[in-house]
Amino acid sequence: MLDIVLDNAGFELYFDLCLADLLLSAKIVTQVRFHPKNCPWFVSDTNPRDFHWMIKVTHESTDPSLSKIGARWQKYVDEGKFTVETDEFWTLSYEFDKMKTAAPALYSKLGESVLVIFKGDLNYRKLVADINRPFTTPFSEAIGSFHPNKLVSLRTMKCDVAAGLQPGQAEQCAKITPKWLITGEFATIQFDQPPAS
Ligand SMILES: O=P(O)(O)OC[C@@]1(O)O[C@H](CO)[C@@H](O)[C@@H]1O
Repeated sequence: MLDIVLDNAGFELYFDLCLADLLLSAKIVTQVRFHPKNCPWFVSDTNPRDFHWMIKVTHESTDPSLSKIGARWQKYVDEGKFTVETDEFWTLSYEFDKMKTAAPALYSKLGESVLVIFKGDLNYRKLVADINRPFTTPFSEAIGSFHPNKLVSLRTMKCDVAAGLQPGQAEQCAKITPKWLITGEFATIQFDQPPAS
């Protein structure tokens, strides 16, 4: 099982489904559990209705290739290979460091899979608690005590927090464009695993 904590609906969600499809088809995972939000937190967030709508319109597309993909995704839903679960925690005002106490069932659930993928800038901000630390703060330190499982954050930089950069990287980016933190021209892929006990 793989967990994907979703960000935006629309085109981004389409590619999240493509990624999940690829990992299932390549037999890297046998099930993907998607975590949309109960309601849009920042306007464009995926909610369960968007998820099912995306599969439906892809399936009903007049383009035969798209329709074939949509049919496969619907089959994955019917077979329980794609599942959707919501939790009110995702739209509460907590950073993820608080999940262990505020939503213990969700925290343990995220520990059941092989990996948790966190999509997007908003999830990144909740991972690092929106605190403006030095950009070279290790990612594993910035996420505090939030270590439910191996996790990966995929983020296009849209706000002025960052962690886990190499010394000099921020300065290098600033030379390219002074607003490097917020323009979305830069992106990070960051990994963490729970400390060995
Ligand atoms: O790719 P986008 O949609 O521009 O930004 C991604 C996102 O997570 O970042 C913002 C929070 O910083 C949210 O508005 C948005 O959903």
